[in-house]
Amino acid sequence: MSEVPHVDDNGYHQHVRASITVSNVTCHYGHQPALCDINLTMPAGHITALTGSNGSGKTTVLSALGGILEPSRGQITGLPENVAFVLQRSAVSDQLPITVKQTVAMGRWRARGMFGRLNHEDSRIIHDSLEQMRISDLAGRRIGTLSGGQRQRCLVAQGLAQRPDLLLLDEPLAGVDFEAAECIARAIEAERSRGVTIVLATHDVGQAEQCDHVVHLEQGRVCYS
Ligand SMILES: Nc1ncnc2c1ncn2[C@@H]1O[C@H](COP(=O)(O)OP(=O)(O)OP(=O)(O)O)[C@@H](O)[C@H]1O
Repeated sequence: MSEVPHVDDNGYHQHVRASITVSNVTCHYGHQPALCDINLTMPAGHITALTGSNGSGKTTVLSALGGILEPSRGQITGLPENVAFVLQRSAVSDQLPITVKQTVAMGRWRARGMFGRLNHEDSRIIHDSLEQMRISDLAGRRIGTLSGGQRQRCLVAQGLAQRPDLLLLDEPLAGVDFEAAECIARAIEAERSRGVTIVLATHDVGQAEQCDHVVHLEQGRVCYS
């Protein structure tokens, strides 16, 4: 499928229509295999849920899609350039000396560079992302002082601020309260309606049922998709 990138007034790339294909991918941590010869297709503009028990390989698939982990075999095609990876909140250290607003502003680094000056559009996108996750009142708080659910919303806001073409989320609803879950689920749905391709890892059956496509992993292999 062809890609015709065009950035609209809200910073979103429009008409990006490449399905992502994972072909015969194997990934290792050291000598230990975590994914064994997996094949997957993630349709463009849809939500794919990765399910499976602890240690089945969901985060590893996201890491490979996000370019954090290089497959030891196989290939991944159709990846867009602008990929946002929303980590599990437990991946963020309590000691991080940055505020919520600074964390969300990091979502603009791809567009402006780490030391680039944020322009008016960046400020608006950061403001909108904070509002969308209903954490504007926490903007000045250090991220390490937030509750788990507040921290999760902050990380999702960072992903939204990146205005990605592919949004990867690692267990975005884990341990969040009903209001935060609603807020995050609405944001994911809004991204999909803008044509963003979404891949999320989840243990939440309700969330998986809402997705367009479910891939179930066990012991580093695809059981069904
Ligand atoms: N950094 C690492 N170093 C070594 N082994 C790892 C590392 N990260 C994950 N693994 C191993 O790789 C396998 C897949 O782990 P992964 O984190 O992808 O599973 P998961 O499905 O996301 O699990 P969970 O539901 O617990 O988040 C597991 O056997 C895990 O122990």
